[in-house]
Amino acid sequence: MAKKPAAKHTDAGAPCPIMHSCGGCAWLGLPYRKQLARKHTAMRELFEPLIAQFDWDAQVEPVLGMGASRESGPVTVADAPLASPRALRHKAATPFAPAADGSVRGGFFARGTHDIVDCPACAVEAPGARELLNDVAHLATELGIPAYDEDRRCGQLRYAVLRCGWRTDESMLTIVTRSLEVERLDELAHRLIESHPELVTVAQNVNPRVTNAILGGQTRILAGRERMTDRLLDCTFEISPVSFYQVNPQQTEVLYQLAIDGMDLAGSDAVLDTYCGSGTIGLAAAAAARKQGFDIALTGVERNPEGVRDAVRNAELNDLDGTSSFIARDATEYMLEAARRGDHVDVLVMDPPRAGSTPEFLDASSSLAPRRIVYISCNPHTQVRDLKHLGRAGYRLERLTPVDLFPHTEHVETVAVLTRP
Ligand SMILES: C[S@@+](CC[C@H](N)C(=O)[O-])C[C@H]1O[C@@H](n2cnc3c(N)ncnc32)[C@H](O)[C@@H]1O
Repeated sequence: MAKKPAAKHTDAGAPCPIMHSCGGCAWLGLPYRKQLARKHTAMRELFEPLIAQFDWDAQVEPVLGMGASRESGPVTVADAPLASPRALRHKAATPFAPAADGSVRGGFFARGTHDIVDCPACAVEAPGARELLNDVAHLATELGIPAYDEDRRCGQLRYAVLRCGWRTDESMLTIVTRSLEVERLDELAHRLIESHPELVTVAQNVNPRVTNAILGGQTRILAGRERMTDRLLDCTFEISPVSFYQVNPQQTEVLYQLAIDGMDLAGSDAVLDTYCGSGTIGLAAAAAARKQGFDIALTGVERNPEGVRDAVRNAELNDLDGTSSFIARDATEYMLEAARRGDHVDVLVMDPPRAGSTPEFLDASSSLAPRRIVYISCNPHTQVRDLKHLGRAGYRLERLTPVDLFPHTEHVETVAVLTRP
């Protein structure tokens, strides 16, 4: 497939010079209040027929948007600031491609294509993130490390993914290459750490497949530590290069606090945190319970073994290892076994990927009969489908709160709290 010439136009007058060519922030030109109102309408249209079908008392609450500053809490449409949120994405990524002169180009894929649009700076990413990613391209060019050529399937550098701490100044870079052995890659990693002291980890991930997925299956540390550290809701979390960690940490605290409130925990509750990533939601809940003077018994289930290793480490870091355990397992398989064993679960937390959960998981959940189910979702369409399943099993929706984790896009995160009658 021949490559089209790279998009060159700038968007004069738009709030970002590459807004239309990049397409990452399609709503950037829309005042923030209007964004929140539009999301609320979309969520009402989606959830209200379900609420009516089961005659639930719940309402679709206003979308919790980003405050004007980090320290001001979430806002709803009535009090949304006029200034639209910036510097909110703490995960930034760039694809690489070879330029005509052999140098390495980075930036964004133009909307709907694999053409690279240059990006000198990005206002929605954490300060300095884009500059660092651009530096990877410059240094790779200087060291003669070739970018991956999608058409010819040769070259090495495919992507770089940067994660920046929110309550720490640490950041972690993962460089994705086509193969494991890449000449001068170690030198690139060490040079980056020297020139960017905030970088505590530079990792290599190897993705030899012809695919749109960024990450492959093999990861190793090139320079620095195994994990970076961040803090959320007074907990310390260590995150390794390929574990899941939410991209907008300011709103993650809002999201997690809603989830914790929805759990309505009591002493010695058995809490099962499924699709738990690095254990962040369950551990934040366990820490909140301890602050109130009691412990919960936490079990976390996650498919990614790196995530589970992080979760075990995070339990130790927060002095919660005595009351928690984490299992590397497919969530549905785990739930089916738990239902066969007749495990006791008071509160079930589920935070599946965009595809949502499975009918088998949901059937097993209702046979475990937790008092409460807190369902966090980044895809309300699959959440509606799954809530219908739980509604047929007799669960009632108590609260449905959308949270704006992704300003300037149509995406919404939602927290649903269900109770057993
Ligand atoms: C949306 S993330 C949530 C992670 C975590 N709750 C958090 O807030 O950071 C979904 C997680 O589910 C995991 N996952 C995806 N499919 C899974 C499955 N079938 N079984 C268990 N975990 C799965 C992913 O690896 C990812 O860590």
